[in-house]
Amino acid sequence: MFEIKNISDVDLTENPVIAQMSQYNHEELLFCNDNDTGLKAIIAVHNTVLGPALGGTRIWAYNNEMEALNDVLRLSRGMTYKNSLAGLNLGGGKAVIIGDSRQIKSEALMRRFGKFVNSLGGNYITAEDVGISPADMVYVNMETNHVVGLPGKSGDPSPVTARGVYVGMKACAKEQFGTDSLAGRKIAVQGVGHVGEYLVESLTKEGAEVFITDVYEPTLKRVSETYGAKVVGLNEIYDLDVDIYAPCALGATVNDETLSRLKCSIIAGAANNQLKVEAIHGQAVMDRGIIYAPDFALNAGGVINCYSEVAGLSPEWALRKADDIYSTISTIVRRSKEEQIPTYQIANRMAEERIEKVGKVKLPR
Ligand SMILES: NC(=O)c1ccc[n+]([C@@H]2O[C@H](COP(=O)([O-])OP(=O)(O)OC[C@H]3O[C@@H](n4cnc5c(N)ncnc54)[C@H](O)[C@@H]3O)[C@@H](O)[C@H]2O)c1
Repeated sequence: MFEIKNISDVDLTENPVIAQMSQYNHEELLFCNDNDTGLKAIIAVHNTVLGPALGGTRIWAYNNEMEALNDVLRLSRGMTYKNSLAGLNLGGGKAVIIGDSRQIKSEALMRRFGKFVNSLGGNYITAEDVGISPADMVYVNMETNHVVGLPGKSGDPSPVTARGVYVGMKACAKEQFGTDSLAGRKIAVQGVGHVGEYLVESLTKEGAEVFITDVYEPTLKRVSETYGAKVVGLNEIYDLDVDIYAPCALGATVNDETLSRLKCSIIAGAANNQLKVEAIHGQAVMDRGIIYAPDFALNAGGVINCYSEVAGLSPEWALRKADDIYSTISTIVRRSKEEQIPTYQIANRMAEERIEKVGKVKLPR
């Protein structure tokens, strides 16, 4: 449904904007400029069939506007898939503010950005992303109600994200080993930050043998001592003889180099964009008999948490909803086996199927 047309067919020098929008089938783009505050931003609404487009705002020092445009188009489309697959009444959107967050951020800039968000009348709901703090969101909220992730509201999404990763991992285990018990399983967790630590807690509680690594030594030591997880080197993690590899830090760690080293039969973690090149490495993991839990299906707990704030639902509801990730992952893995198609592609199809079906029963807008 949102097939990417061949970019070589499009002359981007003559058609830099709408041609790119049609490539991904976007609904709406808002370009924002304010000379007084220095705000330069793009808000992308990809698809609103299921509900208002929700996705974070990222502040990034892009090299040029095309880079920013490309990023916001790609990320907003990703949110459509993530929100749909998570079963939420939300479409996909994203915003980027161009600049170095340490230099450009001010109350006035964030409030001006909030005014632009407000001008979309609720079609786009914003949240935190790279370069943004809850305090920045408070300024945005002074000019618009279409914002989530505010202090004192739904709070840190990490426990909900970790819950989704944990149950999704169990679903993979059921498909791969015939039981979803993780007791005695060897599991390597890369990155023990917000999500990683909660995940390690659940895994060790269930009796898994957990190996951890992190660039930040103090956290690594504390998590190891608290949960009895074994510390391994940053690079050593790819060579471990483990059942499950859980990337919870960086993207693109599933690549040619690591795949020749990984001995696991399941890859399931919280990090975004784990496959270096989806088309190549999604197929490569399947060819090796590894079950890959698509990242955007597995780490949807964060957006489920945001939705609980939008819809006025409780933190308990968010945790329960994250448990649905078990059946979503089971279905993805089974369909992938039946249809002999990589799991990430099946996940995309399932997200599209829901949008198509719901789109047919919704009243015309
Ligand atoms: N927090 C959420 O709710 C949420 C939701 C969806 C996706 N994610 C994704 O999950 C991942 C983890 O999120 P988080 O909130 O726990 O982030 P975080 O920043 O709290 O934790 C990341 C951890 O990874 C460590 N790290 C960085 N580089 C590393 C490396 N090369 N090797 C090993 N460890 C390294 C950091 O020191 C940090 O402790 C990120 O990719 C994030 O985008 C998070």
